[in-house]
Amino acid sequence: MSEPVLDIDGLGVHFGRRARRQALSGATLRVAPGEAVGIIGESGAGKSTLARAVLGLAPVSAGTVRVLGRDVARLSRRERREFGRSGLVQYVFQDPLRSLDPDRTVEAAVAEPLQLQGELSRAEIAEAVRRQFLAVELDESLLGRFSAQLSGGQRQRVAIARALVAGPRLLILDEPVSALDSANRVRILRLLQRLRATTDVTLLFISHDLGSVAGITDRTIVLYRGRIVEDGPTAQVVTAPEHPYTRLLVGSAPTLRSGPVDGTERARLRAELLVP
Ligand SMILES: Nc1ncnc2c1ncn2[C@@H]1O[C@H](COP(=O)(O)OP(=O)(O)OP(=O)(O)O)[C@@H](O)[C@H]1O
Repeated sequence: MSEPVLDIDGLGVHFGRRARRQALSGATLRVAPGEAVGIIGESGAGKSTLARAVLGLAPVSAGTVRVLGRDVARLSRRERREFGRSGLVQYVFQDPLRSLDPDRTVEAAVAEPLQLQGELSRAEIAEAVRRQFLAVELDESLLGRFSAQLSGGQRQRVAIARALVAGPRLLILDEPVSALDSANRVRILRLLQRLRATTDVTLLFISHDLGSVAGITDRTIVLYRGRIVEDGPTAQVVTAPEHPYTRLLVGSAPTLRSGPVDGTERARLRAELLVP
């Protein structure tokens, strides 16, 4: 097998005074080049902490996180800066305003990763930005706008264009459609499907909604209270979930439900999970 893009081994992350609050425990995950992995879990399960650990931004208390062969929790400042500049790992947030500077045009925002890479001329960057705009179905006439002048769906497409323009190997999408209305949600999910069909970028798609990741990912992991409780092909997780939490999730997603989870079954699963 070629070198994994992501190789997480026994990862533990703790927060708080004397590191008492355990956000992740014993997480082990290998992601091969070109794989698209969904990370599912309820609020507080540890999804964003896992993503932050991949970016080298979480207080790792146990285990290792290797991204494209680099031990990201142990990079020097210089190595971290260089890794950031390379643009090899990109992140798309739920709220695109977090990645877009309100005082710069969206053209400047999308150009920035290419400027940081420092490999292309100004004219080449302008052309690459234009092409990336079209690839995410944004009209060129929007290039000179500021993010506040765009709709939520347009802004998220700008954030995706910015994340893709420098040719990342790993793209982390953290709840990318949760804040959008259903028409824009469908549009972004289609865009991600096309991205999968036309590039070999590796995807980590974080969501609390199994339905959103089901059409995009080959594999799904389920986090529950800081632990990976399920890891398998998405089709299998959706049709034959093993962990009680995953069974509850599948049972409450009308588009995924293979068989009805009635009130009695739901109560039984909740009791198994000790959910109040
Ligand atoms: N910076 C922090 N300081 C203290 N505790 C934190 C910090 N970041 C996360 N946590 C805690 O770690 C646990 C996991 O949080 P995390 O944000 O990873 O969950 P999540 O699955 O992404 O949830 P959500 O869907 O609500 O974003 C939670 O108990 C959270 O309160």
